[in-house]
Amino acid sequence: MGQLALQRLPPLASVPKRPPSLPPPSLASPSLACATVSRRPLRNGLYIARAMSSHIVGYPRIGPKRELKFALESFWDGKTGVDELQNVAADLRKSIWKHMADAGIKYIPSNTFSYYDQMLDTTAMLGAVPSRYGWESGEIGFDVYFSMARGNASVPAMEMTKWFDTNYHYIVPELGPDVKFSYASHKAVAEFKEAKALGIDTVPVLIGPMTYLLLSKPAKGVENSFCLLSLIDKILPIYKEVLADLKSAGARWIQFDEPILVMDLDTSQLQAFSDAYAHMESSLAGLNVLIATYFADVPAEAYKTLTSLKCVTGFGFDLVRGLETLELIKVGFPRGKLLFAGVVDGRNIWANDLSASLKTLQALEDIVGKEKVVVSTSCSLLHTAVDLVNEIKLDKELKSWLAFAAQKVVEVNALAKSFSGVKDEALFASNSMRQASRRSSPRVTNVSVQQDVAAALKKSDHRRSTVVSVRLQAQQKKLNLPALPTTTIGSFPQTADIRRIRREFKAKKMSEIDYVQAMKEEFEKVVKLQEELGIDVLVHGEAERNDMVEYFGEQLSGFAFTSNGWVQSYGSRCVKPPIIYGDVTRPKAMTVFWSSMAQKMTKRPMKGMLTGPVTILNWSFVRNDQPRHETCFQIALAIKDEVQDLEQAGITVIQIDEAALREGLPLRRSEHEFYLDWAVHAFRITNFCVQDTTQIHTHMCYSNFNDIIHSIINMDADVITIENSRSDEKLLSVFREGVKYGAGIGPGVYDIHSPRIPSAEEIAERINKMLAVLESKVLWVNPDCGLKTRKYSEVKSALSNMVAAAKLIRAQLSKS
Ligand SMILES: Nc1nc2c(c(=O)[nH]1)N[C@@H](CNc1ccc(C(=O)N[C@@H](CCC(=O)N[C@@H](CCC(=O)N[C@@H](CCC(=O)O)C(=O)O)C(=O)O)C(=O)O)cc1)CN2
Ligand code: MET
Ligand SMILES: [Zn+2]
Repeated sequence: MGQLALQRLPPLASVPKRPPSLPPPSLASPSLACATVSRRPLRNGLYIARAMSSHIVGYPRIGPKRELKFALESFWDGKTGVDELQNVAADLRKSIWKHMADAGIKYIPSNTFSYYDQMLDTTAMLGAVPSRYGWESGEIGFDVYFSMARGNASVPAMEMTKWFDTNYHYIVPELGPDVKFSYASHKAVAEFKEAKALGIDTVPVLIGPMTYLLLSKPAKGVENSFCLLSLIDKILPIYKEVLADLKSAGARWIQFDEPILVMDLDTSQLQAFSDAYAHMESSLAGLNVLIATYFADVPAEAYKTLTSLKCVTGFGFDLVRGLETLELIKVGFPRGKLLFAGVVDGRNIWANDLSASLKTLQALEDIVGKEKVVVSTSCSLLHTAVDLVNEIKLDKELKSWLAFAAQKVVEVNALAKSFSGVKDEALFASNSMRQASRRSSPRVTNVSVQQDVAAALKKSDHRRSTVVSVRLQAQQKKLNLPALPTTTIGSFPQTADIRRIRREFKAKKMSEIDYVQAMKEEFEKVVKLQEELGIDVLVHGEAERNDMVEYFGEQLSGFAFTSNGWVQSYGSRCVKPPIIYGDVTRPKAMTVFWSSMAQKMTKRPMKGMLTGPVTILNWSFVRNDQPRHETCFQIALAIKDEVQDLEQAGITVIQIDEAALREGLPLRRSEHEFYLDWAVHAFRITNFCVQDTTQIHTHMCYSNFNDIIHSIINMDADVITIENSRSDEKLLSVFREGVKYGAGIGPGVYDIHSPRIPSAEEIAERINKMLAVLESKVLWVNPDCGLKTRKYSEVKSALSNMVAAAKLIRAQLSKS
């Protein structure tokens, strides 16, 4: 990684010298043709604001063709300098702002751009840099910023975790009593000024102080004794400085994102929320204040607290996922305040049902008053794909059902326009025609699939007939593994060469024979490496897969996939979620050919590698015309057929990844049980039918399991490998508290998200910590997650140290 001469780099917030040049995203979409949007000419270099109420919570920053990803990676590799990176970033910001201004959006956000993550930006703004990164004062620069995000040669990265129930990851702030806060990144005001210089008046967006603190973790040493909210008095003065700065730069609005309000906050947390905003009141004077919530319903108590705030001008709600909030609004909304109504779905790619939204908006207008409703997105558009216009290969009919971020901006505006009495009848007519075509399409509904699911579900709750302890014995007889067996999670480095081969084959520039041969050679390399390293249960390395979800989506019917529908997952890493539009079937076996090929290369067990139904569901864009669990059961039955085919082909260890099971947990506690019930059931459907001697593994890469450990036990897998190392072994605490786990378990022994190579001693120490709470006979040794994002040089050293550590502890065990 680029630990180049970083000291001389400019601060994050500095603006590049060169005028940006990227063209704005296209306003054209099949559902909202260009003709409906007049591009407003510049007058004296300024855009003319239209008197209509429309707002966007936030916008994707990765770029329509992942421009930011490539600029970042090239910078990290030391191939390009900071100017190039900043120029790409400024180009993106400009094109986004212009797009929104051109579309007619009234409240355009700024400071929603980020070089890595918006929580990390807030950490930088507050100067809350953990001391190990060696920063003391002054404006935070790229060196410190990227060290916190990615680690550097001597210091590991900060923890990264899921942002609410999305596939986006944020960098977790580490806060303790000793943190000295200071205003150390002026990015928010710099972006505001940058937009202003382009003639665009924006709403600067900050993560609110309560969401920031409640998503932080106590620093090392004070884990169990520190109340994060006790820091509120220390961070508010910094927020006040930022507000003063923004005001003097001419800001008229401020948006605080407080999605934490959708969680189940207790009375004291809600009180702290009121106090915090009351405390900022004097600094907020002269500004219009929007508090945006999103991702779920705001619970009744929180709604009361929020809407009682005096210093707030408007409240934002997710009205796609928050149907109960809609009811709360109907019962009471503070007089004279603005309601930012999030009716356009920021989490999905379906075109908005404009007439339905209009009805909602009209009902809201009757409650809160004319001109008090602002049409908005349900959350930031960060979680949807960027621009449909780049999907030239997508089937025309299907495309007509979709809207990505660029098109959603236009939808918001179209709704606002008709809401103000200027309804574009032609647009609404064509929208409802497309909604109808989707509803009645034979591609969406497959009666026989629906019947199969109904019949399969009637029979049982799909449990294996033997208990896990008996199964493990039968498996050990067959597999004959050493104590603390070593394995990896599945993928090996996705080299440029592998990507090129896949790309050429996809583009029909390479024959199938050559492709299979190239893959075979790749598998052989990976198998040989694992044998040399002394790993016990092997993997084929997943070279044939672009992504663990997309790959299956491409082979199942009822799924469509895009060319450029990228969504940021963390930092520069993106995913291209498949689109589930119809009932799901498996036309033919998906992995048997490759897994059998790989198994033939070795005498050691080769894991068959599948993605589980819950993960496929949670990492796809899901149809919104039937409940999620119904779609999930359809996928489960397809994966079950695959498991049976693998078993038939002689594969004795099958891993079914459920990486996203935890992240799909609903944000509100009241909904947990129902979700866990069907999610765990769907997993069991995939493998209840295998023989005792077939070992079922599952993998999860989210360490916060303590609250769902019983559901994990209920999945009844033979072995589970779990991410563990980047979160200070939080996972182990559940076993410390006495939960019995009888199946095999491999808490990750090192972090694969960072290029840093762990030493054998360090890994051995981790294994010893595990042995303090888990019996040696159930313990497996493996990394946190797949290795696809790493380089071979890193993987070889890290795995070699991992095997050495396992051997060391085995020797220790055999002596005792
Ligand atoms: N869906 C999903 N979610 C997940 C994970 C995951 O693995 N999958 N892992 C966790 C962490 N998140 C991650 C997300 C992405 C990546 C990752 O490595 N993504 C790759 C892209 C993966 C991909 O699909 N790549 C395509 C490449 C497509 C492409 O752009 N190819 C060419 C350009 C295309 C062309 O020339 O035609 C290029 O790379 O330049 C492929 O390998 O086939 C990246 O951003 O770099 C890793 C972890 C949590 N969530
Ligand atoms: C995000 S979980 C990854 C699991 C997958 N088998 C891999 O190793 O890449
Ligand atoms: Zn994982």
